[in-house]
Amino acid sequence: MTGHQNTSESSGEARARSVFDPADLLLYHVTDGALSAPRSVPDVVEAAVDGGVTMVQVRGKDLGGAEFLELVQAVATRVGSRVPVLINDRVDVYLAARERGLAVAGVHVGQSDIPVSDVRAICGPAAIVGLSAAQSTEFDAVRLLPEGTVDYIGIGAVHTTSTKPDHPEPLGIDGFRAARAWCPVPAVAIGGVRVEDCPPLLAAGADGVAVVSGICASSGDPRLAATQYREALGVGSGSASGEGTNP
Ligand SMILES: Cc1ncc(COP(=O)(O)OP(=O)(O)O)c(N)n1
Ligand SMILES: Cc1nc(C(=O)O)sc1CCOP(=O)(O)O
Ligand SMILES: [Mg+2]
Repeated sequence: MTGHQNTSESSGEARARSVFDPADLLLYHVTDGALSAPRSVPDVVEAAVDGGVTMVQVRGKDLGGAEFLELVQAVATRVGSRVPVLINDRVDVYLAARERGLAVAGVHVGQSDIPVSDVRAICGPAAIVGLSAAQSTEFDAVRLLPEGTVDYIGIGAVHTTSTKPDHPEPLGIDGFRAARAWCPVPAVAIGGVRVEDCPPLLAAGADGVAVVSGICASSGDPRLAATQYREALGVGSGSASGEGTNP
């Protein structure tokens, strides 16, 4: 990873503001336990990072807090400082992980989760905070927040996807372009994003793509899948060096 900085190891101490690097959004893997089976999520994540994934979000909608924290610990331990590891929805799990000294970088929330201003207040200035949005009114709401509240936005769904049955109305590439044009912060495209979507999404202004099934689906090889996405994103093969500053 290239940009996240943090001067403190304990959640109770003052921290420097994260220098969030939008380049970390380029190939963002969001985990899914069911789709990864029979492999474990940490195994899939490790292979995906080896293949060049630049950011990871641990998402476990069906897990209780204790189980989710254990999963976060397993993933964060495997990833180390190579790329930022974010937590889906659960600010409490982020805080618990930080208290355990784990290298977790932030939280991603949606429109019906804990409000993003509260997430920023709870997690502090060093955390990476992501928000889902697709409507102009949602982007306008971000504009009204203090600068630095939201580091990036996940804009979706690009295409319909069975990974998230309750996803918003698909935008298509043209809809993504229009949303991106109105979005005031860096943005990643999510929802049914396949390898062939990467060039048009970059041309439409995406800072990167967020991918679940395209990387972890059991029929494929997560490392190979990541390299194929990278090639389509114009960066070729390569993975994080292990010398990152996360977090
Ligand atoms: C990068 C990214 N973008 C969007 C989402 C969706 O978040 P949300 O709308 O809160 O839905 P759930 O993922 O919580 O079901 C995301 N997770 N990541
Ligand atoms: C987690 C998530 N959020 C979405 C949104 O539109 O906000 S779509 C989605 C799932 C994306 O999975 P896949 O890459 O397998 O299509
Ligand atoms: Mg959510």
